Amino acid sequence: MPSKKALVRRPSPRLADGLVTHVEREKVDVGLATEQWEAYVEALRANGWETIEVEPADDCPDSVFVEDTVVMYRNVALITRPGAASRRPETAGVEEAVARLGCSVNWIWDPGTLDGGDVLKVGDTVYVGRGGRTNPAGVQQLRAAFEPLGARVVAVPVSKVLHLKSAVTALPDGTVIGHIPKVDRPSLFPGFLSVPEEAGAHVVLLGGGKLLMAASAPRTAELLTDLGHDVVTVDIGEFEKLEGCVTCLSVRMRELYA
Ligand SMILES: NC(=O)NCCC[C@H](N)C(=O)O
Repeated sequence: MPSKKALVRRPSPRLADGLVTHVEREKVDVGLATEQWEAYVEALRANGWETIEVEPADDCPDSVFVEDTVVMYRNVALITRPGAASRRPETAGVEEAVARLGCSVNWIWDPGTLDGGDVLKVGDTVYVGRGGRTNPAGVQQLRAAFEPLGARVVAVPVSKVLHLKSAVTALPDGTVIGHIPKVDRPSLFPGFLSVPEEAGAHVVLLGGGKLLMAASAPRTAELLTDLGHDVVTVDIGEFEKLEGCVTCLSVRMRELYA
């Protein structure tokens, strides 16, 4: 049976200083954010995930967005080199955590930059967003790391949002979902379903057909429920103020040998 382990990282006391790029800065309540994070972690646990806390990085405001620091393909953990220099110190603790879990570790190197939020896996296809955080060298290095393992790496442009997965994610059947005004080229995806809200584009596959979504996308939750999906919602409003979404608060690991 495949393992269901998820890396998570407790919010930094400096969370409110996190980066904002495509949205206006709003005041973040760190206490409320921590409560929302705890409820998010609990939702993973309640759905069969063993959560593993990466050592907190209190000096790194954006460290809670752990997904950006590592990309998993099979049991290989590709440690990223985040596009924002302020986020690069986040990777050391993540590298230690994945090594402890028995992953093979690989790295994105200078001059490459890549954020995990730019990588969407749909079966063996790995879409990578070339945008504000991931550069062409990062795309090439991702290809070199994963194609020998059987991945088909497809690069797609991202210009309207922070990351590829701010624009699109995928349903359990492989259909890619996105809010059209935020997607550069919907036609690049073989099966595409348009959703009515920007936050509705973000789903975490919990397994057993369940989807984790933000409470801020009720019309999309209704649409997906109507299509027979089992939707679980969490309020992540404080993280949304920093351009975070449900996907970026964890790294789901399904194919570990340990
Ligand atoms: N994968 C993600 O969606 N990450 C969100 C990162 C938000 C953070 N404030 C950043 O700008 O890097």
